[in-house]
Amino acid sequence: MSIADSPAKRKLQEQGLEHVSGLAISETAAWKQLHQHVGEIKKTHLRELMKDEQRCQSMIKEVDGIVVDYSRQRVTTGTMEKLLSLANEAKLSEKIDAMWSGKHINSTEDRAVLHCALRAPREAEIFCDGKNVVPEVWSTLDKIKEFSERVRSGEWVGATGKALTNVVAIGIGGSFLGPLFVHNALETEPSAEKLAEGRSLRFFSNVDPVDSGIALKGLDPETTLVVVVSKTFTTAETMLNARTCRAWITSNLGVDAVSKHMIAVSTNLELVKEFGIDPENAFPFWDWVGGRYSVTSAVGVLPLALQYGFDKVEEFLKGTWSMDQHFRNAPLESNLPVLLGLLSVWNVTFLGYPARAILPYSQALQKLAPHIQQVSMESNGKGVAIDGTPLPYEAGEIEFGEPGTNGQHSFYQLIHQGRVVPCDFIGAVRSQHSVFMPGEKVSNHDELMSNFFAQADALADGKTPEDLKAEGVAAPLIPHKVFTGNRPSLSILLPTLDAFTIGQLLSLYEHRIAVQGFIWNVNSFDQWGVELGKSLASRVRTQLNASRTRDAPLQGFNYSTTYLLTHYLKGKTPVHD
Ligand SMILES: O=P(O)(O)OC[C@H]1O[C@H](O)[C@H](O)[C@@H](O)[C@@H]1O
Repeated sequence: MSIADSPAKRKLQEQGLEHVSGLAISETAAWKQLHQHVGEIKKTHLRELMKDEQRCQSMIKEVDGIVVDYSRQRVTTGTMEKLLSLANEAKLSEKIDAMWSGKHINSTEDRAVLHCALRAPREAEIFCDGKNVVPEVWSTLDKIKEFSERVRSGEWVGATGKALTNVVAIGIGGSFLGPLFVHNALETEPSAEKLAEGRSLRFFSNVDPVDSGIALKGLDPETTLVVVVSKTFTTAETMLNARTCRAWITSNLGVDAVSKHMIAVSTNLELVKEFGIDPENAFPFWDWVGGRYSVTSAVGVLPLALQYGFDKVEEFLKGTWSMDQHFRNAPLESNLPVLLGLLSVWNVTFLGYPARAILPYSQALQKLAPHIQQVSMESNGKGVAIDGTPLPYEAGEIEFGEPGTNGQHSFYQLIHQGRVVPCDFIGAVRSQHSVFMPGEKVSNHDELMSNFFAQADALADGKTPEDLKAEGVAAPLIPHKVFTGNRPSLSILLPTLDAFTIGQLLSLYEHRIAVQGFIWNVNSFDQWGVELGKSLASRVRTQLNASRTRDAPLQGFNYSTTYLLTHYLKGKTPVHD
């Protein structure tokens, strides 16, 4: 079949979205100019670029209290102009409009991409297939508010009449990482901490039996509410974990206890019912919400509202919406997600830096990197354009990270003297917890932030052999102590870390990643790459069952897998192990 006839392309044409398919972005003048421009940039050093104060001033933006400084990127004002021309050639504004207007831009799944509607105020109107979806969003939010208040007040009790103070949220991937990130970030925020007093929220994601041990350790089923979170309600790991928890509840409290102790979040309410969860206690979301973009749906809102109360979670939603509005309305040249997305494309595709380190100088943001890792790598880790043609350039970014200062004592060596890894430094002006001890030079937060400021300059400026010589460093050691510098980074400074700013930060990253995908011309909203492993695991599962129960010989595997499976099967006693 020719590309022109492909079903994905036809879907795009039906939607009036021809411009997102088949656009040979790498053939455009803007793309070629950027390639040529790489040579000019290679002649510059950040040490010099940072001396140009006008340049730096033009690269520091403040939006709604958040300061973003991209002056330490390997760009000139000319580079930024060229990147904005690329955005125009890629029809970025039209693609953003298409997303907001509910067009089925996820063409391979024939779905709209409307996670922004999840945080829209009640009176907003956002349409999908001719219907305003905001009322149904709010009907679920109202249901969550009412339910979470009943649980938190002790009006809703478990099967033995005890209040449910512990919540275990079962889910994996998008049904886990976002809620975990937000929970971690709120856990130490003083007002949220107070609201969560006497309550606990745990996550149970991995199908590893060790994780069930950790998730349920020390919990009393009489006071525990289990939330099964799964968009599809078919994910093998989640469903086995849900059955494990159901068995834990029924063996302790009887079969009837399930309706009091298990609730669900899903787009598949039929399967929720089949599982035995009362449909009254199921909280819907919709196929226009991608899993990794679902933290602002019931996926995140329900467990977080149980822990912190709905009003606190609403502040988080308002934060996301405020950045959504900026993304929707600000001109491209001052639009933070757009600028950051373009800079990532510049780093990955033009400068050839495939990775990005996410380095929050905030322990509360310890799960930001794992969450963004999924949002980014599942969204943009693609090998073909949206119309199915192979990409003639590298797309997608390898994301990793740890909170500073811990990362400094771990992998920063490579970042300073080994490979070039563009870094996102994230810090807050005010800490969630201030500690200042008399006699110390600075507060503990100032100590932390001294590193936030210093690291960016160390990467940009480096240290020359001349500097070292002047310091009297012995000649043989000089090459080992040189820092080449010229390593790009980005500084994001939040006013503080609370529910609202956590929302802003999340939305900033979500849209930045979408912008990257729009420029690279990939479908950032499907994830076919996770399917093959799943189906092969299912073959292995069938084989393991047959071998253990009927001693069936291994069949249909290559030499290596047969060897490994034989070794595995020999190593333990049948079935129950
Ligand atoms: O929410 P679920 O349907 O259980 O899906 C959980 C996860 O599974 C898949 O493997 C996808 O790659 C993820 O995007 C998704 O979030």
